[in-house]
Amino acid sequence: MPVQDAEPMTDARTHRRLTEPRLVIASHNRGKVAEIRALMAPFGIDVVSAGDLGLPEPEETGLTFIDNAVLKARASAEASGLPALADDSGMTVAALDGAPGIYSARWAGPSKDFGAAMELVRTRMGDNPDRSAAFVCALAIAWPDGHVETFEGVIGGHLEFPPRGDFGFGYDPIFVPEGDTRSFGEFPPEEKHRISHRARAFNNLVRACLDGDGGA
Ligand SMILES: O=P(O)(O)OP(=O)(O)OP(=O)(O)OC[C@H]1O[C@@H](n2cnc3c(O)ncnc32)[C@H](O)[C@@H]1O
Ligand SMILES: [Mg+2]
Repeated sequence: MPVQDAEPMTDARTHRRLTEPRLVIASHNRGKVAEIRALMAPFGIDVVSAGDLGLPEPEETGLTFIDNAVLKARASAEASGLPALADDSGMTVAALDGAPGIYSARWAGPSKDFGAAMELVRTRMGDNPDRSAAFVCALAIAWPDGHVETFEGVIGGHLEFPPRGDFGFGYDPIFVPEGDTRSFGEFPPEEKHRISHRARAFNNLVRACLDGDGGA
């Protein structure tokens, strides 16, 4: 048997399992909370949102999606005494060198005007022929004792204007995922849940922390 290093192993099998019956969704975005509730539904865990519990919304000072997800999950776990799942996500546009990226929510301003944010993306892209974009989702689960697990998911696609569809939220009406001709705004929720960046990140979380195969 090989001698063990002093450092703990960091492969997929070392993830902490989520065994608690109750979980806080550390988000104040109703669209996200609805999607995460639907993704969690099969696991029989009672989920409550940070908004419902009146938990504060921390300032997102991180410089990566993962940093911000960890910061939000930690804030809710500390404030509630329950494990907390945070999502930090956004849209990256190749022609804008990855913007709006971690600033996706902030481009919509304090009134959360995504019509204006999508228009800003359109004008900044101008007639650049590269229309490619991606949605990125970082998920973090933080426990009250400070332990954190993180996962990521990405879906590529391209942007089309004007915005189309009434489903989804945020930038969904301009994002056309790879392999489809509809915008995410035209995807019924259950279809978006099968392929989205959030679904992909969630599948990684499930494999590692929920359904028993240890992330293998
Ligand atoms: O931080 P919380 O409270 O979770 O809510 P938020 O809306 O501020 O969330 P983020 O800081 O993660 O910002 C992500 C923004 O990126 C956009 N976004 C993320 N996922 C999206 C999706 O699935 N469809 C459309 N837009 C999305 C959306 O506009 C979000 O407001
Ligand atoms: Mg935010």
